[in-house]
Amino acid sequence: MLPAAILPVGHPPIPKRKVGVLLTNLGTPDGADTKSVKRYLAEFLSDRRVVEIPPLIWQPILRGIILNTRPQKSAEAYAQVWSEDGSPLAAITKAQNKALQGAFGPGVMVDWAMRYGKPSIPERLQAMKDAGCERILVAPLYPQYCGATTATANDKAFEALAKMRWQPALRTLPPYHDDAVYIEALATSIEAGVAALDFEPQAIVASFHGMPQRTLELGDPYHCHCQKTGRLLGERLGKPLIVSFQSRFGRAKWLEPATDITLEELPAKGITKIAIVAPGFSADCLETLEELAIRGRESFEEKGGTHFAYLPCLNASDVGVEMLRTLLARELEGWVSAA
Ligand SMILES: C=CC1=C(C)c2cc3[nH]c(cc4nc(cc5[nH]c(cc1n2)c(C)c5CCC(=O)O)C(CCC(=O)O)=C4C)c(C)c3C=C
Ligand SMILES: [Fe+2]
Ligand SMILES: [Fe+2]
Repeated sequence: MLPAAILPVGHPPIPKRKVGVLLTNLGTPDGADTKSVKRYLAEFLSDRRVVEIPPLIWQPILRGIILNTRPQKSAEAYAQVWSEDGSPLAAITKAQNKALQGAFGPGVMVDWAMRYGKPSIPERLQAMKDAGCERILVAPLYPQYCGATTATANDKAFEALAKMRWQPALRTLPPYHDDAVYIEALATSIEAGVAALDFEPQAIVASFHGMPQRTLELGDPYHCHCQKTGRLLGERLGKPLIVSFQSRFGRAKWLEPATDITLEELPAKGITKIAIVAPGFSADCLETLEELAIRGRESFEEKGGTHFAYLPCLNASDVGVEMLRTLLARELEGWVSAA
């Protein structure tokens, strides 16, 4: 803060100039109860980047059917993975933020926010600006670009800036699906995970969050980004991975092959020992801990699978944080000298 004595009377306080990094992820309910999940799903599923059906048609379906059925089922699923620190997604994003404090020097403030729920992107951007951040790197933590994740997070940030008299300059973290630093971090983490198992997997399944098939046809690069990550990771590990897509939502056709069906079919093909990873998630969450590690295991074992291991996401591991530090430092070039 500049000393008040050198500012003319009535002049607003001027904080010391800083650079900001805002880590963002999807968002998660405040609690594993039906009411909190309903509030979260109402916001999430009203985003027109997520459900591209015209609101006049979609909102009655959402309010009349989905929000009266899904929250209870989803709350039961959340309850199975809820931790002492709350939702795993929030707890891990918070831990990533903590691990990156001071990583880019004293003049760089690192913070975190969620696209849906709290802490919100507008609230944290305003706090950063108030603290003196005149340049902010918004970092949606999605390795693969997707309109329903990366773009909507960036939209929210720009929407917040639209309301500011004095806007900070903004940069956004590009997708890093084929970045050597990301592939190496994944490979290192997978190799360590596999080495710690008491069995040798016959195959590694790489499960990415699904998307409607239509988004691929309309030009969203998400599918290609996932496939490229899978290919590069397989090349680095020295054996091809089985790429699949999980978490189908609604009646439209989604990207294939579906993870649940893939897991059910593997034992009949003689593959009874597998490790499964989720390279598209920068933090473990409901979709990995419940859908893959619990339900995925059940599907696989019911069909004759004998050995199943879910390997965690990069999360706030040393290798994961070092990867984020490297990617973010690169994007801060020209803004921060000693990053
Ligand atoms: C990592 C990328 C993600 C993409 C792409 C994505 C697309 C997408 N998701 C839904 C619907 C739901 N997703 C839900 C949870 C969820 N999704 C992601 C990530 C991606 N989603 C994460 C990280 C999470 C976990 C949040 C957590 O709290 O742990 C849910 C909520 C849970 C449930 O009720 O099943 C829904 C619903 C759509 C429709 C979509 C693309 C069109
Ligand atoms: Fe999702
Ligand atoms: Fe593709």
